[in-house]
This record gives sequence, structure tokens and C-alpha cells, in this order.
Amino acid sequence: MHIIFLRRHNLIVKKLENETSWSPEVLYQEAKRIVIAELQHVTYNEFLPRVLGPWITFTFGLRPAFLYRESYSPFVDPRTTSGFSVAAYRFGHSLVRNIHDQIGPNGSPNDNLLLKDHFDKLETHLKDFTGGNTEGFARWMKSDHKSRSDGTFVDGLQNNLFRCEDEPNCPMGAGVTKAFDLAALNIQRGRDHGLPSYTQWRYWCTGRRAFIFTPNYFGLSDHTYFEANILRNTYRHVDDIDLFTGGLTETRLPGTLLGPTFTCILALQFSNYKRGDRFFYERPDPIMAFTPGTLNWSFTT
Ligand code: HEM
Repeated sequence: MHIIFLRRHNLIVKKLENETSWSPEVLYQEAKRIVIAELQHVTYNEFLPRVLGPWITFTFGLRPAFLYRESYSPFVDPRTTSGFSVAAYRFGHSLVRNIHDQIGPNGSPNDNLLLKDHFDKLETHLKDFTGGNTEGFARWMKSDHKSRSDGTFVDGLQNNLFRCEDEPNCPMGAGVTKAFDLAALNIQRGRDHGLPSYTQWRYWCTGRRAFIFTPNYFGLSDHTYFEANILRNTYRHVDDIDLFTGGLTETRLPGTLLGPTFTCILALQFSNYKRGDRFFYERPDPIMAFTPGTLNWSFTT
């Protein structure tokens, strides 16, 4: 993804260079501003409606305007909350698939590359710069479906994260840990950060308390019996449930990829990113606003 945006930046620099007499520094900064705007637009216009559903994106004012909209407030704090970075937004880990492949120009997969075979294998990616595989990876990403957002992780992330076979060259050193478990890292990171338990976050988001594991009015009503049972067998008390585990296993709200607690944390965070950003691309600010022409060009090219 980084290479795609880097190339996009260079393409915009070339276009601006042909149309203006700006210095290299101005070309660089202006292209950077446009790429940031495009990234924001794709995130709010295409990604979030799929994750949070049309109703939540509308209610939290996350849908882009047709041209300009003033949503900035100096009183909104745009900083990332721990609940978001350490748990809720890591829901993306459950969307990752075990195969990360390439597709050739003629549409056929070139390779059967497993996710675990990418870690520390720079040679696979270095080929990119000698005319090889970036396009292949991009074609694959464009056509491949993601995994479901649920409580499960693929083997490449759960049992084989950063697996290193060639012991003497492994970053952890010979004979030490050979692979990580991303689900365990996420749970442990939540504890490192001292995150309140899942039930506290759920109460903060929905106003509903859970006293028991059973998925009824007094318990984990946002979980199925199946998920609630797994949690019961894992934790001693409902208030011990980690935010990452409890949030990821909630039943998805209709039209979204997430249950109520993660939906709430994501919607609030993305609302703060937008309303607390003095440079958000939609702002009609007289000094820094994009011209209608640039907005139109960026979003249709
Ligand atoms: C192959 C795909 C991915 C791999 C191998 C991966 C791996 C990792 C690792 C190793 C960490 C640090 C864990 C820790 O020590 O706490 C991390 C953090 C994180 N990941 Fe992923 N990840 C992947 C995809 C994603 C996706 C698709 C999303 C979201 C849509 C995501 C969201 C996050 C977030 C929010 C953090 C925390 C960042 C921070 O607080 O600094 N990741 N990931």
C-alpha cells in the first residue's frame, strides 16, 4: 500500500510539473497535500461505510460532502485513544487472509505465496523495484476478498507471525522464539496499557452492564451462546474479559463488520480525526482549501 501511495505522489508531481512553474519543494508539498486528501477521501467515502455501515457513518457525520463542509472544531481532541489503537482497530487482524498472492497481467495467480512466507523475506518485495511484483500484489489486493471479521485469526498471524526458519539469521537470534502470535500480542498489549475491561467499555458505549456470561439481559447480550460460552471457559469473571477479545466476538450489527462496542469506539475516533483536523480536505478554509477543480480531479483520476 505504501508503494501505491508513493507512486501516486510521483504521478501527481509529474502532472503539476507539466502545468505549473513551481519549485521542487512546492511540487513535493502540494502533491503530498493531495495524496493525504485522497487517502482521507478513500477512508471516509469507501472504507468506513463498509466497516461501520451507512447508518452509523451518517449519524456520526463521517460521510464526505459533495464538495466542501466545515466540520472543524478547535475543542475536539484528534489524538488516538488507547482503546482504539490497542484493541478496537486491531479488528483488521481478523480480516487478514492466509494467502498473500500476486496476479499476473493476464489475470492468473503467479505464485501461491502464504502470509507466513512473507515475513523477513525481503527478496519477495525487492523484486518490486526491478520491474516485478508490486503490480502483481496490487492486482491481487484489488480482486481478493478479505476474511470475515470474527473472533478467528489465520494461521499466518496466530501461529506463524514473523516466523524465521533460518536460525542464524533470525532477528531474535538462534534458538529463541521462532514465531509470534498476534492475537496474544494484542491481548497482552491491552493489559500493558491498562485498558479497562470489555464490560466497562461496553457500558461506556451502550449504557448496558453485564454481570454474567449468559447472553441475556443481565449478561453478554451482544454475544451468541457459542461465543459467550467460549468466554466463560476462558475467563473467571465477566469483568476479566479483555476489550480485544470481548469486542471482536460481539455479534455484528446489521450492515457493519463489528458489534456495538467496537463500532462505537471506531465511529468516535474517526469522528474526532475529522472534526479535530484543521487541515481536513473538505474544509472551505479561505487559505488552505482545495479548488473544486483539484478535488474533482483527485477523486475521479
Ligand atoms: C498481514 C497483516 C498484518 C500484520 C502482519 C500485522 C501485524 C501487527 C503487529 C505485529 C502489530 C504490533 C502488535 C503489538 O506488539 O502490540 C500490529 C499493530 C496494529 N495493527 Fe496490525 N497487522 C496487520 C494488519 C492490520 C490491519 C488490516 C489492521 C487494521 C485495519 C491493523 C491494525 C493494527 C493496529 C491499529 C495496531 C496498533 C498500532 C499502534 O498502536 O501503534 N493491522 N499489527
